[in-house]
Amino acid sequence: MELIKDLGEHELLRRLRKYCHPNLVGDDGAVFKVSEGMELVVSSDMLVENVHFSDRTTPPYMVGWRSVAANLSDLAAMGAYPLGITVALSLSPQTPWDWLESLYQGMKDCLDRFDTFIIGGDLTGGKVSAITEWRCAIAITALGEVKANQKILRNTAQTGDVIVTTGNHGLSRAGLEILLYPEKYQDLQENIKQKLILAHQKPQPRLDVIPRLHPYAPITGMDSSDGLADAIIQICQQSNKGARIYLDKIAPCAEILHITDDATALKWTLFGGEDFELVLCLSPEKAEKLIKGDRPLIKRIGEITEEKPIILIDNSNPDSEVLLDSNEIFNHF
Ligand SMILES: Nc1ncnc2c1ncn2[C@@H]1O[C@H](COP(=O)(O)OP(=O)(O)OP(=O)(O)O)[C@@H](O)[C@H]1O
Ligand SMILES: Cc1ncc(C[n+]2csc(CCOP(=O)(O)O)c2C)c(N)n1
Ligand SMILES: [Mg+2]
Ligand SMILES: [Mg+2]
Ligand SMILES: [Mg+2]
Repeated sequence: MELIKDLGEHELLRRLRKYCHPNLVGDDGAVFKVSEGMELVVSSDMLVENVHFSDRTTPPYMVGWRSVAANLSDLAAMGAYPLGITVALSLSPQTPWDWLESLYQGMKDCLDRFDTFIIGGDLTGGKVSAITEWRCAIAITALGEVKANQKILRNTAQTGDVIVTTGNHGLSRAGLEILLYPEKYQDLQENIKQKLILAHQKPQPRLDVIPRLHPYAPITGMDSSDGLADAIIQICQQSNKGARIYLDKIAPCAEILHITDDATALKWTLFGGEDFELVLCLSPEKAEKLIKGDRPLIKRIGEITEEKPIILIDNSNPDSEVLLDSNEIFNHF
C-alpha cells in the first residue's frame, strides 16, 4: 500500500492539483476577482478525526464531502454564493494515499455540485501521541460573495417575525447512531437505514434555497450545524428577543421514530446537530409567500417574541409550556 510518507510533500501536492482550480493554485496565494457590487464573506470550519468523523462512521470520500458541505453551509447561512475554498490538512505520515485520494474526490464532488473550487491550502504532518488521539484534522476556509442587501445575519430578528426551517432535523444524529451501533439496528428496513446514514455522511448545504430567498430580503438566520435548538437560541440572543416554538411543527420525522422512542427522537431533532439546514426569521407576510412557493421544504415552526424566554409549546396540551434547555446543546469542551 502506498503511504503518504513514501510520496513526500511535493509529489503529494502534484497529485492533489487535479482536484483544484486549474489556474489559481501553485503560487503563494490565490488571486481572484470579487464581482462588482458584491461583498466578500469568509468562514472557517475545522473537522477533526474522532470528533467529527471516525473510521467507524465515515469513509474518506464522505469525510471530504462533509467537510466541504459544512463550510458551504456557512456561506448559505450568510446568503452568499461560494467563490472557492482553501484546505489545510494535518495528516499522519502513515495515511494511505488511497485514503487521501478518496478524501479529495469527496471534496471535489461536493464542490462541483455548486460550481466552485479548491483555490489553495496547506499540508502538515501530524504525529500520533498518547495525548492527541487524532490522526487527521481538516481546516477549510470558504470564501463567498453576497449583495449587501441580501446578507443573512443572526442579530436582526424582529418581534412578530415568523421562524421557518428548511428540511428536517435530527436525521444526521439518527444516522450517526446507526453507524455507531449497527448491531442494534440489524432488523431495521434497509431504505430507512440508508436515508439516515446518508443524512449524516452526505449532508447537502442549503445553497439551493438562497436564490429563492432574494425577493424577501432582508432575512435573519443561520445554519443549524450545532442543532436546531442552538440556532434558535443564537438568533434570539443576538437579536435580544425570545421565541415561541410549536412542538407539533418540529415533530421528529417517521424515519427517526422507527429507531428510537419519542423523547429521544425529540432530543435528536432539537439538539442532534450536523443537519446543516437553515433557520430563518422574516415577517409573517413574507414568510407566507416563501412557504407557499417552497412547500414542503420550508416549514413554519414558531415566532419571535419581545419577551426573552424561548418557549416550547405542546398544542395538544396548551397549558404545558416548557423552556428550551440550552444545557443539552453540543459543546466541544
Ligand atoms: N477560534 C476562533 N477565533 C476567532 N473567531 C472564531 C473562532 N471560532 C469561531 N469564531 C467565530 O465565532 C462565530 C461563531 O462561530 P461558530 O463556529 O460557533 O459558528 P459556525 O461555524 O456557524 O458553527 P459550527 O462551527 O458549528 O459550524 C463566527 O463568527 C466565527 O468566525
Ligand atoms: C465520530 C463522531 N462522533 C460524534 C459526532 C457528533 N458531532 C461531532 S461535532 C458535532 C457538532 C458540530 O460541531 P462543530 O461545532 O465543530 O461544527 C456533533 C453533533 C460525529 N459527527 N462523529
Ligand atoms: Mg464554526
Ligand atoms: Mg454556521
Ligand atoms: Mg460549532
